Amino acid sequence: MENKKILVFGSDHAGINLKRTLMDFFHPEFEILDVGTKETSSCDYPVYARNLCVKVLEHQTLGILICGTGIGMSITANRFKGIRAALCINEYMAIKAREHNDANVLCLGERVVGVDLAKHIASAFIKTKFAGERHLKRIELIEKLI
Ligand SMILES: O=C(CO)[C@H](O)[C@H](O)[C@H](O)COP(=O)(O)O
Repeated sequence: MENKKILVFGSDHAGINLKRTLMDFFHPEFEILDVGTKETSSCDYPVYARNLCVKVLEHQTLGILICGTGIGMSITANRFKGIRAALCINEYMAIKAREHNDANVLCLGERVVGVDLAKHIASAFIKTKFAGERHLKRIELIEKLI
């Protein structure tokens, strides 16, 4: 039997509804790993950004982080060596985040994008491959900074 690709999801309270919708959308095509939060009560996004980054690095896979704007999640996730988190508000950004930046974490804002748009952004992010070539050297330069 073919192993399914793991997709890691994390959110705070402000992103939990969109996270649940996207997890349902991508299941059962992918194996879904939810690092929390699992409750709608107010919580702190850095905790879940950290949990997700650990899992993305461990499984060498892609992750999706959702908070109200996606900003707090992206600021936090980009503190982790090996994580390239991209806050995207349209499909074009998601495609370029993968092709040019080899982003491994997509950040979304539940209070910013609607459900249909979020599905399109996440799908584009997941299916697009890193283009390599001239972009590889630029990724290596980023990695030397931290
Ligand atoms: O970090 C953020 C803002 O850039 C996230 O959107 C958080 O989800 C947001 O700050 C949470 O706000 P709340 O008023 O505590 O619900």
